[in-house]
Amino acid sequence: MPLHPAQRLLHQAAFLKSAQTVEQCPPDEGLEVAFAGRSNAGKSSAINRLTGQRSLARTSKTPGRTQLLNFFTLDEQRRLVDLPGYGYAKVDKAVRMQWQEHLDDYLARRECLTGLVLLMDIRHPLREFDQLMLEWSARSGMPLLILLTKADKLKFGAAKSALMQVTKTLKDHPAPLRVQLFSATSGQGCEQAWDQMAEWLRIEDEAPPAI
Ligand SMILES: Nc1nc2c(ncn2[C@@H]2O[C@H](COP(=O)(O)OP(=O)(O)OP(=O)(O)O)[C@@H](O)[C@H]2O)c(=O)[nH]1
Ligand SMILES: [Mg+2]
Repeated sequence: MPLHPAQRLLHQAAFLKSAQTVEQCPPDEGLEVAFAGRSNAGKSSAINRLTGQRSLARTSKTPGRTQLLNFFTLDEQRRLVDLPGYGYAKVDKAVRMQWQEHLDDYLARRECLTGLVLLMDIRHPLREFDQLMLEWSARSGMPLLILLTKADKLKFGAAKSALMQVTKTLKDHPAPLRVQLFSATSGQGCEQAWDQMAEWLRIEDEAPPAI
């Protein structure tokens, strides 16, 4: 089967830099898609799966590992960003507040951000952090792709019902929004995620070869 055009681009992902503050981010140009979610939601695992690179974004069994904004280049004009996952109780409150400030700053100011992937553990969806991101998306009109991660941890019926529940709760969200099941382990939901990235990163589908 041919590679999805977004999959092909994402395969080229390479670590660019980590930034602690907006000032340290790469120039605000081109197109950027960010991955956000509570600590341990599976952001780094999703990035690794979607880019087909096992250890591009660091994954950890210890929540709170990603503490910086991590930028990955796809090509000269396109990037992915792994955002700090807050909600990690063991981190000092002052440090947590600081991350939050930097994240808020990034979200408020980043012009090249075209879409946000919000990851939630399917077993614990719509927590406080997620509500904040939803409110921000509602205010700013930022399109969202919600991935209900670790879907492999639930039986098919339970996963489906979680998907329906979240979809129903968010049916009146004022910005563009999609909700999908996702598993970094099985690859479930990758095709749909690539479809969304192709749109946000304006990846033109190549014309099929003439017969
Ligand atoms: N079964 C299963 N486990 C997963 C999946 N995605 C992530 N995990 C596990 O969940 C834990 C956290 O995953 P990460 O990808 O590091 O989560 P994160 O959101 O990047 O975490 P922080 O960087 O701490 O914010 C790791 O032990 C992963 O192996 C999945 O789809 N299925
Ligand atoms: Mg991470």
